[in-house]
Amino acid sequence: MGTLRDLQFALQLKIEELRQRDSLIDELELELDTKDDLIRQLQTELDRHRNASQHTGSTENTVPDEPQRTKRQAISAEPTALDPAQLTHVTLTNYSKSEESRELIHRALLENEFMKHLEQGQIQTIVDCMHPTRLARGCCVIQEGDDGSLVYVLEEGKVEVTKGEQKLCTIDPGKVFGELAILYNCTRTATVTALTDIKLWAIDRQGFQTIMMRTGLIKHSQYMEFLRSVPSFQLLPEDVLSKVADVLEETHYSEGDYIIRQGATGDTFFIISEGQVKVTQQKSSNEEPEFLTTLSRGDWFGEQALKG
Ligand SMILES: Nc1ncnc2c1ncn2[C@@H]1O[C@@H]2COP(=O)(O)O[C@H]2[C@H]1O
Repeated sequence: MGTLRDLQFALQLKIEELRQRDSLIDELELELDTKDDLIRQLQTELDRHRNASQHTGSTENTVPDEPQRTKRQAISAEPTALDPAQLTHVTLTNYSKSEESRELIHRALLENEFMKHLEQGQIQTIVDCMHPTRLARGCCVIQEGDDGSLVYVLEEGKVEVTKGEQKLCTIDPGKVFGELAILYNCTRTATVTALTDIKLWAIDRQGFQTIMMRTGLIKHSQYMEFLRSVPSFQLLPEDVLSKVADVLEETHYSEGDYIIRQGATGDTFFIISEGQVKVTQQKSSNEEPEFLTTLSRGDWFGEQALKG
């Protein structure tokens, strides 16, 4: 959820930037319109003088009308990407790949410090959507300071990472690079150059962010739906429910697992989504634990953790 919020924040910044650019373009459009009017007036004046001097009515030397400038199409600054309903309609393209390539990309994502915390489903979708690309030795794959648009996994060859004049490292197959600019919405932090002919897998920013947000937002609406179905939470206002949904994390336990041990410090509040939980209490160390109750879907426990 942290990632989702980061992305939402970054998106808001971009939207604000677009709005500012839009208003600058509007001002410039207005200025251009005024200049267009002036040119049209001068053109008419010129035509009038020509007609007066030639008396023949010939159009030979008539300057054709300037084509009308096409008005800029307004950029929608609506945060549509935050609407789960619309996000589900973004088409993500799958690229076929061998089992070895799938394995390599999968492992590369799991080994990457910034990507390894993604959910299993997100990682699978990224694997599906990565497309192949090849570059020759000496090519600049990424230029420091550029706006980044692709995240790569190296499958064959070797690349070198440099910052300014300084060589940072070389990267071998099975590694992710180019993730920072996309994850943190910043410019490229280093230059990456192909030391040999290379084969890469790549995913673009839009695809990557769609996968991140779609999963997060779908999860969020599923959690909201779940919370609304829990009688104890039904009276909570939407914004409070939404905050609870933000911090919910799904955890799975097998039959017989202990979730909370009596006497342990509690730091987690649980709501049962599926299955049943047995609550027992041991009155003294030489007594058997006493059965208190069985809890099921919608019941909650561990509320002491919320009180700190
Ligand atoms: N110190 C470093 N060591 C290894 N890789 C780096 C280092 N600094 C930057 N990179 C990689 O080089 C990439 C350049 O583009 P990004 O900033 O998008 O992502 C960067 C990382 O993947």
